[in-house]
Order: sequence, then structure tokens, then C-alpha cells
Amino acid sequence: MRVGVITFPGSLDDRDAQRAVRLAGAEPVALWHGSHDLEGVDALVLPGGFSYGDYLRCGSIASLSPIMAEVIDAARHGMPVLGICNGFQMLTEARLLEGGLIRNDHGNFICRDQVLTVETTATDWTGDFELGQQITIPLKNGEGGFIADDDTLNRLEDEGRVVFRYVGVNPNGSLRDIAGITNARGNVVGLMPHPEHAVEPGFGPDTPEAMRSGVDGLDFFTSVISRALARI
Ligand SMILES: NC(=O)CC[C@H](N)C(=O)O
Repeated sequence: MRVGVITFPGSLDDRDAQRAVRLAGAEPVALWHGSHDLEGVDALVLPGGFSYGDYLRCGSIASLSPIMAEVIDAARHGMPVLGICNGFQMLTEARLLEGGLIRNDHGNFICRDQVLTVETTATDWTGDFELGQQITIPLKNGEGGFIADDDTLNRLEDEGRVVFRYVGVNPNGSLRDIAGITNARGNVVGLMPHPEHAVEPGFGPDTPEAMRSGVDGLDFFTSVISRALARI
């Protein structure tokens, strides 16, 4: 399986995402934002970072990059797409996911190991988790507050499209403690915390809450491989 990781000007976590893909057992393919060619990949990761210097709103300019036309088309045809932090912001800006991300309610950039619950395993990126499992992965952002109107929030809940919720603390004022959501089809997932930074023992979170010594993020990437194998 080949998983494309798109680099935008100001991307920060593209190399870690490529490494996570490789450790999970797939082949990472580096893609450039200015291209119109997805190079035949089977899945896509939009990585974290500070694309276009976070000008205007985080992710808004990147969402208009040339390659995003292909990403939107592929996502609408069912390609698995994972947006991590700045990538999540791009997915909401591109309207592939509902809602939006605004400045953290306390006004500060935050960096911490964050506990989440897995609220659904019915997505291309969460099938290898247990429903209700608590995982610990890093969180680092300035505009991580998830917002949507009440109707949208109710619909996301009713349709089982809240994928992750913050546990213990709500680090950024996200409505209903939402850390990540999916689209109706379950192929597009966006979340603010960073699974790609928790894929190797000794390099990820090592807090008492960490369930499996810092490798909780690996299951995102094995999940998309498992889904692909199940389809063969
Ligand atoms: N880690 C990230 O991807 C950060 C995203 C964005 N630059 C923010 O601060 O919210």
C-alpha cells in the first residue's frame, strides 16, 4: 500500500508522518502541494505544521493549493484521507469536514501529551482501535478549538461522526470536547492531536496515562492498511 504525505510551504510534521506510514508497514510517497498528481497513492495524509505561516486562518491558504483539487476529488470518491492538526484545519477549510478550528480559548499555543477516547472504530483510520479505548498522543497547536453550530454538532453526534474526544482536560475550548471528526463515509478523518509523534517506544508520550508506552498513534496507520487489505 502506498500512502501519500503532502508537503505544503510551512509543513512541519511531514517527515514524521512518512516515518509513521513506514513503521506501520506501508510505503510513504512524498507529494508536493504545487503538483496536480497524486502519483497513484492509495491513501493521503495532510500533515501538521504552519502552512503559509498560518496567515489569514490556519490551513485556509493551503486548502487552495493546486493539489487540493485532486485531494477533494479523491476524497469524494472514497480515498482515505487523514488530516492531522494543520491538516485537519485544511480539511475544514476545504469543506471536506464540517465545522472549523479557532484560536484556543485561553489564547496560548499549547503543547502536551493528551488523553483521548476513541468514539468510533467505523472509519478508515480507527478500525484497529477498540471502541472506547483511551489513547495518549501529543497535542500542539494555537488554533485547536473545534466549533460548529448546534445543528451540525447534533448531527455529528447522531451519525456517530465524532471520532475522538478529549479526556481529563479540554485543552482548547473545543465544543463538546471534540478532538476529531469524520465525514459521512468514514474515509476522511481530521483531528488536532498528532498520532505520527507516538509511533515508536521511547519517543512518544511516556506519561502514567499512556496506555502502551507512547505508540498509541501507530494504530491510525495500521488501521488504514487493514482496511485496504480487507477490501482485496
Ligand atoms: N501542530 C500544528 O499542526 C499546528 C497547526 C497550526 N499552526 C496551529 O497552531 O494551530
